[in-house]
Amino acid sequence: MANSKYEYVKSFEVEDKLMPSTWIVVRIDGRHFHQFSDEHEFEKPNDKQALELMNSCAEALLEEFKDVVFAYGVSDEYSFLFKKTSEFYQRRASKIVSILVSFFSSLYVMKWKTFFPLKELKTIPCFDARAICYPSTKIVRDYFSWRQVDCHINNQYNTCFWMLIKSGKTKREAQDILKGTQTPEKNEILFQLGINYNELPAMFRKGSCVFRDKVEEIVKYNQDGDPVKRLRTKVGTVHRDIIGDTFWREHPEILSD
Ligand SMILES: Nc1nc2c(ncn2[C@@H]2O[C@H](COP(=O)(O)OP(=O)(O)OP(=O)(O)O)[C@@H](O)[C@H]2O)c(=O)[nH]1
Ligand SMILES: [Mg+2]
Repeated sequence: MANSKYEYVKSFEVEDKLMPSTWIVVRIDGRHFHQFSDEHEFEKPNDKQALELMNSCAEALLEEFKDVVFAYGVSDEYSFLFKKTSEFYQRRASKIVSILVSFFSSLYVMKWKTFFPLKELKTIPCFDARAICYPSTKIVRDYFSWRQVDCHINNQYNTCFWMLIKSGKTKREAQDILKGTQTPEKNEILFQLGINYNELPAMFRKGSCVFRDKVEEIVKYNQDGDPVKRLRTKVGTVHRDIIGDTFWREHPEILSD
C-alpha cells in the first residue's frame, strides 16, 4: 500500500521488546477481587471452586500457548513462565501481556458456569498484567518461591482470621489477637480451634502449579487382554512445594534452555 501523508503517526509507537535470552514471567492479578469475591459469595478464606476455575483457565492457556512452560497460581493471581528462547510475538511486551490477560479473562467468563452452575456472574471479572524478564534459572526459582511464601503467609493469616470470626470474635478482636504473631503461634491458635494447619487442602496451603507432564495412557488391549500403553504429554495441575530443589529436579524440562 502506498504511504499516505498520515503514515508518520506510526513513528510515535515505541519499541517494547523484552530482553532476549531471558525468562519472561507474565503475572496477572484479579482487579478488585476483594469486592468480586464478596459479590459472588466466595467461601472464606478459600473458595475451592473459584481456585479450580483459575486453574482450569491456566491449563487452557498452556494448551493454547506452547511457549508457556509453567504457571503458578494463588488467590486471584497467576504467573506464566515463557521459555527462555521464546520468540512469541517477537517478544513485544504489550502484545504478550495483552494477549495473555485477555485470553485468561475470556476463559474465566466462559468457564464460570462449569464451576458455579448455580451462581450468576454478576459483575465483570477483570485482570491486570505485567511482564518481567529474569536472567537466570536461580532468579526464576526465587520468583516462584517468593509467590509460594506469600501464599503460605496469607493463607495462614486468613485461615486464623476467619476461624476466629467463626468462633465468635469480632474482626477487630481477631486482628488484635493475630497482631505480631509468628508461624508457630498461628499454628497454636488454629490447633486451639481444632484445626491442624497441615491437614488443610494442599491447594490452599501451597497454591497450584500447571505444566506439561508425561502421562501413561492405555491405547488398546492386545490379544492376551494386556494393556498397550504409551506416554503422552498432558497439561495438568499439582499442589506441591516449589521452594527447594525437589520439584525442579523432578521436572528438569521446565527450566531447560
Ligand atoms: N473469599 C475469598 N476471597 C478470595 C479468594 N481468593 C481471592 N480472594 C479475594 O481476592 C483478594 C485478592 O487480593 P488483592 O489482589 O490484593 O486484592 P484486590 O481486591 O483484587 O485488589 P487489586 O488487585 O489491587 O485490584 C483477597 O484479598 C480476597 O479478598 C477466595 O478463595 N475466597
Ligand atoms: Mg487482585
